[in-house]
Amino acid sequence: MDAVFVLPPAPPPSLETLSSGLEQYGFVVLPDGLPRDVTQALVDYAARLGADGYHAAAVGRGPEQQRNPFVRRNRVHWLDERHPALAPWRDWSESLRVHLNRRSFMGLFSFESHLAHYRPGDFYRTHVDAFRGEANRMVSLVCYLNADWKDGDGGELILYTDQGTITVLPTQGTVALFLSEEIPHEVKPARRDRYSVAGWYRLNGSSPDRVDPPR
Ligand SMILES: O=C(O)CCC(=O)C(=O)O
Ligand SMILES: [Fe+2]
Repeated sequence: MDAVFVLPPAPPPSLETLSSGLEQYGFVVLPDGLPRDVTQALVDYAARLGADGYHAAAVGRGPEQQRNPFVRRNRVHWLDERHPALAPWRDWSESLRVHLNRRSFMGLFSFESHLAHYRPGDFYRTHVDAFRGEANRMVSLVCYLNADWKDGDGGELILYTDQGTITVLPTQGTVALFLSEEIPHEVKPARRDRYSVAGWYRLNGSSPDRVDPPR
């Protein structure tokens, strides 16, 4: 019998757009980038969680981690990907990880994410998500859950890129993907409740005497 070569199924176009944008520019913003069922699963999860399910977000990592209300005033809820209601989010973020590794040889190893709630007045000043040389967070992924976000509602994500300043409205279904070490960004003060999910793909930083924790 002749050999049969089976091509893998074509990836969804949105994953292709995300990986090629990231590779070309170091960032990409895609309205309706998040599949509907994934958005719905996250919206439902956030609705069940309620306002008390969040805690004040910290700035930095490890021992120097601190709360600084002048830098950041949002509240977060870390997502446990084993939660059955989060299966669509886990599967989609995993398919993006696999796709980025396949297309761009990024060697992304793990993923961590949190739901964030910005109340009216909350913001996050300009920062980068990772520091060069620490080889931890490589790629940042932010997805938005807010129906009918209007121009005057504030809460824009601003990306400071080589291509210029990019303003992103936190509209339901929009996805922003960018290199964690390269792209400074900020969240302008929100004027209404604003919900997002932020996640980070990481390299494996484990060594024989230190197992890299997932967070
Ligand atoms: O919610 C956003 O638009 C971005 C949040 C962010 O920059 C972060 O959590 O590091
Ligand atoms: Fe950030």
